Amino acid sequence: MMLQFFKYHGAGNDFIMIDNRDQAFTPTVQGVKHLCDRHYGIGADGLILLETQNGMPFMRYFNCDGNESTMCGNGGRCFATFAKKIGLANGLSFDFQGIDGMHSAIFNTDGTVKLKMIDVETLEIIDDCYFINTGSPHYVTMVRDVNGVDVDREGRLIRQSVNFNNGGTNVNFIQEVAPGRIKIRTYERGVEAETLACGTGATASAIAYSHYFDINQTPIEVEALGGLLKVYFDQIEEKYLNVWLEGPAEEVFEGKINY
Ligand SMILES: N[C@@H](CCC[C@H](N)C(=O)O)C(=O)O
Repeated sequence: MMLQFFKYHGAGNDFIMIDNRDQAFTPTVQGVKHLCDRHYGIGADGLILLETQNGMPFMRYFNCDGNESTMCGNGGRCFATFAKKIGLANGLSFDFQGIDGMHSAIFNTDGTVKLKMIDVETLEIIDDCYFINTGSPHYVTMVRDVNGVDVDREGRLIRQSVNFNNGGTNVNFIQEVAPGRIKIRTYERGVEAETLACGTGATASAIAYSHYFDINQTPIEVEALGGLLKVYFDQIEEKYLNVWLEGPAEEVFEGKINY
């Protein structure tokens, strides 16, 4: 079968996007892995299907290891941009369902997209590090020199060290570079390597940073290798509500591939 696909990126975190409202595409672990392969396929950190559930647009996310996973923040912003392209969204905003619940996206005039993320009501603190669920599970650790971290090696060690509620975890290394601004590097679960950015990771890291340094003013600016993300929230006691992730979400190319 010839499969029509679109390729997007959100701050360098890249995704294959497929309109699967007709259910013509049946994802398999091997199939998704092949499409995401950077040598034999299209190449991407993950694959996103646009489907319909209870009459609403539904985002299904797969990591490049072929497995279906939890929420992807950068992917969600790209999903909204794609929905606008194919006429499902008006020019201002778009609501859709993800695996973690409803999301709203706002299209900014400069082309960036702001995505509402789930509320964060619990922070798990493990020896000065944080374990936070922002739609996907994230371990966040503060370091003195984020550029000096061997993310693939150290990220994998942390990823494999504890079972993190049976689901495993993504791992983020962050460093404050100015008040309200952090630099981040992320080891992604399901990619099993460092990616250029991770939206749910940036969100978890901004919250961990704000909790650790007792900073209540947002946005927290998050410098990822692939671009700048901004995280907004209201802190009410130990809860983080009205959480938004903002940043670039761009189409790169489209094409057809034999599947
Ligand atoms: N890149 C994503 C996170 C995607 C999911 C992650 N790999 C996982 O399995 O938890 C993002 O932008 O949030």
